[in-house]
Amino acid sequence: MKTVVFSTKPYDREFLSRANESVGLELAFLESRLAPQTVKLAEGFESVCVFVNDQLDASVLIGLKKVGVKHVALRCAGFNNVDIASAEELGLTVTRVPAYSPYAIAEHAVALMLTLNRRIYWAHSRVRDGNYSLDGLLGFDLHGKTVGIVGTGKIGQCLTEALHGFGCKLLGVDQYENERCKKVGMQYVSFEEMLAQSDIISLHCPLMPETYHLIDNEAVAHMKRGVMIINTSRGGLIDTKAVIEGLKSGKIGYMGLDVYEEEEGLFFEDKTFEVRKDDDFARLTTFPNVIITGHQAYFTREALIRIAETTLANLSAFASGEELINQVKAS
Ligand SMILES: NC(=O)c1ccc[n+]([C@@H]2O[C@H](COP(=O)([O-])OP(=O)(O)OC[C@H]3O[C@@H](n4cnc5c(N)ncnc54)[C@H](O)[C@@H]3O)[C@@H](O)[C@H]2O)c1
Repeated sequence: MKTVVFSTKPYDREFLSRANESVGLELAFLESRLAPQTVKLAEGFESVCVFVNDQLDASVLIGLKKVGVKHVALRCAGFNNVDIASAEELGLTVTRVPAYSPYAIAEHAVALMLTLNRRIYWAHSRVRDGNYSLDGLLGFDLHGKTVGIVGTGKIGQCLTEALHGFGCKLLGVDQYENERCKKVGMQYVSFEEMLAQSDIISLHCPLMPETYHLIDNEAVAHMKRGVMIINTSRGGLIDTKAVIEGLKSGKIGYMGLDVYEEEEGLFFEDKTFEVRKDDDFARLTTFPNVIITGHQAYFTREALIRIAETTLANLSAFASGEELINQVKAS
């Protein structure tokens, strides 16, 4: 079975090729992102393998179906970029990698918290410039602070356990209570209560119609003054304009982002010599208390190995008609 792999970087090709040595699938690697303009590149392939910023709306799915594609293999956990209902209507099978390393993302969330709190980015460049003053670098003890975790699934649980080690008070927001989180003292509260009590808020729920712009003007209004917001989940969870206002007013004291609602076509690319066209993103980069990483939370060796192995297992299972344990269904 032939698979075309979209949006590949050298590291994707390296890890997928290495995992494929023992599987032997026919993989064609493309650098292009899947979008209406590139859908014809899938002609002659039964499966397409895609990543977080590939576009799989109804029109692209119809195009894939027309050129003979039967299977969409996501090499990521989130599937908010795929119109699952349309895929089902068209008879296209969608699989994903539900878990590869929740530690990678949880650890990156902690890295953002510590970097922001202790202003490591400023401290590092000051020392390199020969400036050893501490003015403006004052941080706070993480120990004893209240952290609100929205979504206590696999990643939220890892973060909860890590922050328990720091001595934080943990508040959880999720319709399902996680026993492992409760075991280390997590208290489940309403979203509003979490907003009102948290010194740090970290987002770990999926992006869905119900969670789109979860952090909007109203949510910011309910937060503690000086709150730290961390988003390593999906950009659409945050209304960028609302947090810009919150940062300008001082309501939001720190913000660490690994994802951005308009990151498609921006993240994973070198845009050094391009004029920044997104004014909201440009504004975010001007705040001294905001740090942004370009969707790298998942990017550890262990995660890339697991992603490659599970993706190839999904592709093989589809090719041989075996049961698909990682299939994404509409309901
Ligand atoms: N930045 C990255 O590199 C990266 C990598 C992997 C995953 N992610 C993101 O992290 C998200 C979480 O991943 P996971 O593996 O922990 O998923 P998971 O399915 O294990 O956990 C998600 C949790 O969110 C909860 N949830 C759903 N709607 C909610 C709501 N409205 N309010 C509160 N909780 C809600 C679910 O009940 C579940 O417990 C993914 O959806 C993905 O978007 C980001």
